[in-house]
Amino acid sequence: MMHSTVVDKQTISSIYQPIIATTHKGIQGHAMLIGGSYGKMGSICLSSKAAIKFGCGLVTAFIPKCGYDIVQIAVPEVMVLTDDQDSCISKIHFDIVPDAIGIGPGLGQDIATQQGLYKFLKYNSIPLIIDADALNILALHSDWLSLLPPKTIITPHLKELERLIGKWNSEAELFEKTIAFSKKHQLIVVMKGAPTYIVYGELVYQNTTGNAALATAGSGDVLTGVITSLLAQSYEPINAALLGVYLHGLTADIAFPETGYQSFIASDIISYLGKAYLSLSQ
Ligand SMILES: NC(=O)C1=CN([C@@H]2O[C@H](COP(=O)(O)OP(=O)(O)OC[C@H]3O[C@@H](n4cnc5c(N)ncnc54)[C@H](OP(=O)(O)O)[C@@H]3O)[C@@H](O)[C@H]2O)[C@@H](O)CC1
Ligand SMILES: Nc1ncnc2c1ncn2[C@@H]1O[C@H](COP(=O)(O)OP(=O)(O)O)[C@@H](O)[C@H]1O
Ligand SMILES: [Mg+2]
Repeated sequence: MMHSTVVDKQTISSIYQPIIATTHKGIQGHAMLIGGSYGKMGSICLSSKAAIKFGCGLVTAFIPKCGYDIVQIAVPEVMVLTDDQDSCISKIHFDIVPDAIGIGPGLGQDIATQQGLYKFLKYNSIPLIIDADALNILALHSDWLSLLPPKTIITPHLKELERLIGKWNSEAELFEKTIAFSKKHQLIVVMKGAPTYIVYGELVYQNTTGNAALATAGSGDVLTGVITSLLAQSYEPINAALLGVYLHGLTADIAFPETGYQSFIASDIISYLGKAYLSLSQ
C-alpha cells in the first residue's frame, strides 16, 4: 500500500527561509517564465506576476511577439523578451542567465513550438519546472524526457499526467505508475488535484491546503510561477514544490471567508500570497 507524508504547517515551517534584512534584488533570484501564444497571453501574465509576487528579485517573461504590449502593461514589474515569431514561440534564445525557468503555460503545441522546445531542452542546464503544453509536447515525444535535468519539477493535472504515463484502473495503479515515471526520469511530479500529491521516487507527499475555489482557469499557471520563483530563490527543488503547493492552496483557504468558492479567480491567488506567507510566522 502507498504511504504518504502529510505536508502541514509544521513541515512547511522547517522549509521556509525568511528574507535576510540586507538582501537586494540581485541576489533574490531571477526567474524566467516561457510561454504564451495568441489568445493565451493571460497565462504567462499570471505566471510571471505570481513569480515576482512570490519574492524573487527579477522576473523575465519569454513570449511570442504578439504578447509584448500585453505583458508589459499587465505586469510592469516583469521584463519581457520576445521570440522571432508573432503568434507562438519557435526559437528559445536569450543571453541572460536566470536561476530557474518555468516553461509551458499557454505555450500551445504548434510544430514550430515543438521544435523550439526540443532545441531548448538540448542545451538548457538551468533548473526547470515544466507545465501545461510543454508537458503535452513531451507526451507526444517521450524520448525527449531524457533531456530533462535531474530533479526537474513537472506539474501535470490528471489529464496531463495520463498523457504522460497512460491510463490507470485504480488509485494504487496511478501511484505505482507515477512513482515508476518519477524514478525512471528522476523527476519531481506535482500531481495536481484535490488534494495535490508530490511524488519524488518512492517519496509521496500529500498537501493539506486548498479547496474547490482553485477550480478556476489559470490557477495552475499561477502555481508554475510560484514554484519557479522559489526555485530561483535557491530552494531545493523538492522544497520549492512542497512550499509552493502548500502556500498556493493556503491562499484559497484564507480567501474563502471573504470570496466564497465561486468568485475566487486565479488573480486572487496572487493577491492573497502575502497573507499566506505572513501566516507562516503566526
Ligand atoms: N487565461 C489563459 O490564458 C489560460 C490559459 N490556459 C492554458 O491553456 C492551455 C490548455 O490547458 P488546459 O489545462 O485548459 O487544457 P488540457 O490540458 O487539454 O486540459 C483540459 C482537459 O483536461 C481535463 N482536465 C483538466 N483539468 C483536470 C483535472 N484537474 N483533473 C482531471 N482532468 C482535468 C479535462 O478533460 P475531461 O475531464 O473533460 O475529459 C479538460 O477538458 C495550457 O497551455 C494552459 O496553460 C489555461 O491555464 C486556462 C487559462
Ligand atoms: N477542487 C479542488 N480542490 C483543491 N485544489 C484544486 C481543485 N481544483 C483545482 N485545484 C488546483 O488548481 C490548480 C489547477 O491547475 P490547472 O488544471 O493546471 O489549471 P490551469 O491550467 O487552468 O491554470 C491545481 O493546483 C489544482 O490542484
Ligand atoms: Mg494547467
